[in-house]
Amino acid sequence: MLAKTTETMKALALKLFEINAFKFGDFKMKVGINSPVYFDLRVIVSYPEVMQTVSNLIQDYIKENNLSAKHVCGVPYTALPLATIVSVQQNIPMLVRRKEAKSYGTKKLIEGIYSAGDTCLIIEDVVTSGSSILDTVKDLKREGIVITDAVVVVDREQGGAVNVLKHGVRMHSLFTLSFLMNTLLEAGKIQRETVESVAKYIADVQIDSDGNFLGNKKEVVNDFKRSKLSYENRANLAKCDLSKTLFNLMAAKKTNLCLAADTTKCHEVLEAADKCGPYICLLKTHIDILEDFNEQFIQDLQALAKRHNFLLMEDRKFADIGNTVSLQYAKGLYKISTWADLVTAHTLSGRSIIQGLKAGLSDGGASKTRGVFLLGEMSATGNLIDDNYKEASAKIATEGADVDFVAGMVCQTSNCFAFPGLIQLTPGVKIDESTDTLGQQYNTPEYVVKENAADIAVVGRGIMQAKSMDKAAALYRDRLWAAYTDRLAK
Ligand SMILES: O=c1ccn([C@@H]2O[C@H](COP(=O)(O)O)[C@@H](O)[C@H]2O)c(=O)[nH]1
Repeated sequence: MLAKTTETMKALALKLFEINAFKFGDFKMKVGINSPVYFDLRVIVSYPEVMQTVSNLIQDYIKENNLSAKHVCGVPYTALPLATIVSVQQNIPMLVRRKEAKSYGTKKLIEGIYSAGDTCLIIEDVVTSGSSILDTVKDLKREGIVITDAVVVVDREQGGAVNVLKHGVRMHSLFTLSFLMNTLLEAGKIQRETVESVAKYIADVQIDSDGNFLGNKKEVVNDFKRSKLSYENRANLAKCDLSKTLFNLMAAKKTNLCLAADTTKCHEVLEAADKCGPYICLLKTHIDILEDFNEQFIQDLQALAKRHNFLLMEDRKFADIGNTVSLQYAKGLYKISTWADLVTAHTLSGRSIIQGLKAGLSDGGASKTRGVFLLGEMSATGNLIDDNYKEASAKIATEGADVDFVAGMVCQTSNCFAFPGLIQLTPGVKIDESTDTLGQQYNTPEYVVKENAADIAVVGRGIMQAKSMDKAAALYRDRLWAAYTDRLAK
């Protein structure tokens, strides 16, 4: 590879990571197995400069390796726009393979003008087993078209190249998964632990073109589940600066306890913050329940946060249209955006909730000192959140341009989201499993951390109503932290 090309490839690898075309977590693949890494190159259509770079690299590769054929054909759907650019810029006629034959007219599976015996070069985005390339090859071959080569953007190195070669097709890749991992490591975006964990997965999970494991393997153990990664490691994967800060604070201070300081007098909140401060990573307020709110209170609370090294979260649960949210966040009596490091928001009104919050910041969110936790689930019995809502909320938290503002999700279970760079904040925690009289359901510290993958547990009345708040906070901190270290060791 030429030095200039290597630089371009590295820059592109970092860009793919930045735009979430390349992510870490616990993902179910098309072939039915789980994976710690996932490529979603569908997003690149939203980044014309990335499309241009990727298609330039494909064209250079075709020219340098004399791969030109009479036609090009992209594997549907993600590679179609890439194949179109290559076709237009290289003046190579394109063929389009339909996934299903039309039910009317010609009923053709292959669109375009061709003759039996014509050659065709396949273009594909990501290859795991190679089965998608082979589906396209099969349909083209049925028309008498000759295929000898395929150019792919990413080879996940799980057996795809060998599988397609068995059908007479040489696979050429711009990127291998190993190259991408090493580039992220070199750039300080991920840790060596992550690279080694993915390398182990790739070595273990080699598959045939039907997605069956090669060798004796029966199931995939994904060490890369977010609950198996340390907070330090996850800080490196975070897209939001506030989650990095919070993960690092938790690791340094050895606490995953958030205090819900739900009381109605300012001096009571300040007393709780001072007593519990040494044991918490986060203090959560409901600022609108304070009967004697004043600006001095905010200054005093901020001073305590600084002294004891914890962050402040206003649990406002914003839920309105963007414009109203921006005003509720920045204006009124509480001017939340001026002091709360973090806030919570429902996803009821869609992505605009994040844009509304960003608009409430004087710099539009540029300085990255603020973030939001989106609600994916609630602890209240009979709440109306269903699986579709939960899934859609996780998408808002993990996809799109505003993910840099999302620090995590407020949720109860491990399946709410997979991305390890987000923090799971779980309320409804008490030493004794119980309920209150108004629908709150409690689980124990051990249960929420070990079984339900909570990263931070929110404790309110369990501490606020204890005889000694500091002793209670120390006890919750110890039990929650022990549960986290057990979870890592398990
Ligand atoms: O689903 C949710 C979301 C937020 N909360 C908040 O957490 C605390 C819990 O207080 P406890 O006294 O420990 O019950 C409270 O501020 C809620 O508003 C939640 O409980 N459930």
